[in-house]
Amino acid sequence: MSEDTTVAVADRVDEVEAPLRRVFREYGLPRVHWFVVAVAMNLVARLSSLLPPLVLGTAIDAVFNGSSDYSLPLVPKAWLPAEPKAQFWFSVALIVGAFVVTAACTWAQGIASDVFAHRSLHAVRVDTFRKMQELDMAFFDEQQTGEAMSILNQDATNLERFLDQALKNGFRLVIMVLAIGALLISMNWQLALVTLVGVPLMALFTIWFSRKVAPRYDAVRSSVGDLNTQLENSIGGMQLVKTSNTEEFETERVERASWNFYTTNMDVLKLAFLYRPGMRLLAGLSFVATFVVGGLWLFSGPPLFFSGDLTVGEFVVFIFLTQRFIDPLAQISNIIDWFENARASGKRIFGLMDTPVRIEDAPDAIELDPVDGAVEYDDVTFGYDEEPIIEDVSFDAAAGDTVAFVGPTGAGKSTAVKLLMRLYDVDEGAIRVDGHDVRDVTVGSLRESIGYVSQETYLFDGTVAENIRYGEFDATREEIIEAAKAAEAHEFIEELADGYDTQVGERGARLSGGQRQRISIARTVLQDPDILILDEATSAVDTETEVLIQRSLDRLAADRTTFVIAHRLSTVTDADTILVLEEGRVVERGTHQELLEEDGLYANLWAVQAGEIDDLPDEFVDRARGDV
Ligand SMILES: Nc1ncnc2c1ncn2[C@@H]1O[C@H](COP(=O)(O)OP(=O)(O)OP(=O)(O)O)[C@@H](O)[C@H]1O
Repeated sequence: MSEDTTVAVADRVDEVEAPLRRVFREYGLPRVHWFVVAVAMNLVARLSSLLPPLVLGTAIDAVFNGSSDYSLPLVPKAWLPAEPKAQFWFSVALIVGAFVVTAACTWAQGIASDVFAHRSLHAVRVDTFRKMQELDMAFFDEQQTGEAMSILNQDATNLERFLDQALKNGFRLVIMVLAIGALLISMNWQLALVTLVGVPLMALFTIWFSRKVAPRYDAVRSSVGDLNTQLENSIGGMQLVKTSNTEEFETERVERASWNFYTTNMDVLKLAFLYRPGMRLLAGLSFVATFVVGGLWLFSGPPLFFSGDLTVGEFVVFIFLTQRFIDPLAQISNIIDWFENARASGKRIFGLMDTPVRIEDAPDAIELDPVDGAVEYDDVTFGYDEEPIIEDVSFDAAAGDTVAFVGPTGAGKSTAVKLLMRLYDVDEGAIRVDGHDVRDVTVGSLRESIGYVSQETYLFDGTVAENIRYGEFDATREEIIEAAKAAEAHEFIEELADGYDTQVGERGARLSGGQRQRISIARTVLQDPDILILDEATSAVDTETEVLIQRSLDRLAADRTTFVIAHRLSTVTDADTILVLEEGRVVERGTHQELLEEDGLYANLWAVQAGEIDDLPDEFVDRARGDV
């Protein structure tokens, strides 16, 4: 494979810059109206929540103590009542009104910020999945399924929580700190300084914490991926686990991954345990300092270097507002927590999104339609990594021909046909269909013209009919039945409990290997491809089923270019050309008869299958040992 091989997400993560800004820019901006509503509602809710203590302070001084005028900031005096009793009721009305406005706006901002966060993340999740599907097979060879799932699940959820909570609490924090700070300063700037002295300390403490915690969050995210991978592996291989009696071994492996998750988490929590109470302590100290200085001021005039007056009402407002001020400040710790966690998750999501797609349509790619099915391999060389797996393979298959690949295990037979489908791109040489290099046609039209029946049949959880129709979603029930008949599958399907509507279970677990195989052949019949690839399609079935499958495959292959990969040579004796591969090279080619006459590797393989083991040359037996 060429130099820019796809790398796992983990390797890309460190190259992602400012992931949260990117989430906002790419996914938040299109729904920014919800964001604006949320911020505006938050602003009104928070400001109106400041009104009750302010009114209370004014009422204490003006209505009860009579020590000052009844006045409120920003409200013209002429609008306020002059008589104490009216002032009292006016205060009550203002306080009730403020509570109602706060409640209504908090409700509205909650909805707006939830919609903003969840819609943005819905788009992130779908885009991540779409991108994941565009990535070439090399990505999935390297990536663990559990890791990919954890990106789509947990990492997206982390971002969601951050967008939602940060919006609700972050803005609340900013608004409260700015508004209360301004109010306190306007009431008594000297006492306000006492209250605010903790703020720079808290800011420094927060900077220290976020620098320390960021790498630890990266470790947590990656350990979540490892844990998921382990779980996916252990649960996916449940049958092997049970038959190998390795439940304890698997539990220990999960335990190790879970313990690693625990320890990385604890590394974060150890810091958080220090940081959160530390912030509360600093906030508490601000409160105590305000209370002590304000209290002394009321008892015996301005203490130390302070000067001027402080009324009881002002003192009450200070105490109330300081309390309000401190709470959101102490909340910074949570926001930082969400922020760091979301940043680590954002890096993983964009790490995946930034993975280059190497197998995609060329800018001037053409549609391959209609297809005759002439296929040409022209000096093809390919390797999954540095080492070539296919070397200088050349052959021509005329439209309608059947070409068989045979050879020892690991010779590169499956790899050769995967290149035709462009699951990987050749490193050197070219593969042409009807004279077009497969890299010059759209991937969609290429794959649409090729039907692939592989040795590993995969069925989706759903009904038999849904599985046959997969990829040809417009097919009618009649067409599905016709396809099943051609695949020799109709009779056993009819005998299933619900016929074509029988649920096959996850990966088709409720069906036998031969039944799964025939359903996947029916799927290919329905697809009606111009080129057919049968990759050991009759493996893992009994002889009787093999005959059925072989009959259906022969019918399917009759009038289209077909590539057959087979270990059982009896299935390819009629092929127009048999290519014998060994270590990635074509070592022999010809018809069955020609190859037997050549008396080389093919003839020896044939002899093995015919049971003539004693007549084999020693050289062949030695080579077979090497392969095994
Ligand atoms: N995705 C992959 N990544 C890296 N190496 C791979 C990958 N798939 C196959 N290989 C390697 O490429 C070589 C050829 O594999 P391939 O599956 O093409 O052989 P094959 O001839 O079809 O074998 P078999 O008959 O056993 O199915 C093997 O050595 C295998 O280990």
